[in-house]
Amino acid sequence: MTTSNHRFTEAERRGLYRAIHERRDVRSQFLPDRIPPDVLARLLEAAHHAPSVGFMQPWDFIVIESRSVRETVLAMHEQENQKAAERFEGERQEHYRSLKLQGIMESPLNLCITCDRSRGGPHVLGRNSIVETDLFSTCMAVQNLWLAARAEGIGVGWVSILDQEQISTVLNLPEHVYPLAYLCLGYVSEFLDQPELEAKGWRSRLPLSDLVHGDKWGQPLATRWSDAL
Ligand SMILES: Cc1cc2c(cc1C)N(C[C@H](O)[C@H](O)[C@H](O)COP(=O)(O)O)c1[nH]c(=O)[nH]c(=O)c1N2
Repeated sequence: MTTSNHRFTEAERRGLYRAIHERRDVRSQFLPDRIPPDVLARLLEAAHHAPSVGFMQPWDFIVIESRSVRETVLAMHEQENQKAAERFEGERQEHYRSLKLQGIMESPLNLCITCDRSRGGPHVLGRNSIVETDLFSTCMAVQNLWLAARAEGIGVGWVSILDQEQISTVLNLPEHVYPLAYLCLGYVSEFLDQPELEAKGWRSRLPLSDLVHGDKWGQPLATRWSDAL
């Protein structure tokens, strides 16, 4: 077989798909082991190589080890989680309350990935009407870090049951910086085979074949892909 650098080897391809399929949102399986600085640096490099609109690179990475900051964030989460539980009723609410939805203290490291909404100045290439493209770009950085972490054997849990204004206050963020993702990072005892929400019976993965359309909302049908799914 001819090799060329624009095509991954079979092993490289398998590695990439493995990271994608075996990445998990982790909150219950964290180990206390410290993440070595060079490993954290690799994760942050991976995040920093995400695509961004107009190459604006709107992210900053706030590395949080302080127990007292994490305790404050946990208390904030508990307050928000109480409100969140009340949105469900009866058995569903009980089920919700039984779920563990964060690993703020069990993980050795928390990381807030922020989005600087003014990065790149007022006119960013590609960010005209759709001003949220800076937020989308920052999400790409989160996903890059999440996948790289999986390849390193490190679990990541995204905690969004938080009030963003409270997080901004605790982290001293200026007005134009949005706390996009509050993450918990650490080595794990295991990566579950399926999403924890699926394992606990909260919600299942939808069949891909139900989600790929040519004509669901009346669009012209280009090609039928369903046989391949
Ligand atoms: C933007 C965003 C925000 C959150 C999440 C994800 C994303 C993308 N997820 C994780 C989510 O529940 C999880 O990704 C799905 O259940 C699928 O599981 P896997 O990620 O495949 O393990 C998540 N999980 C959790 O326990 N508490 C949370 O606050 C959040 N918040």
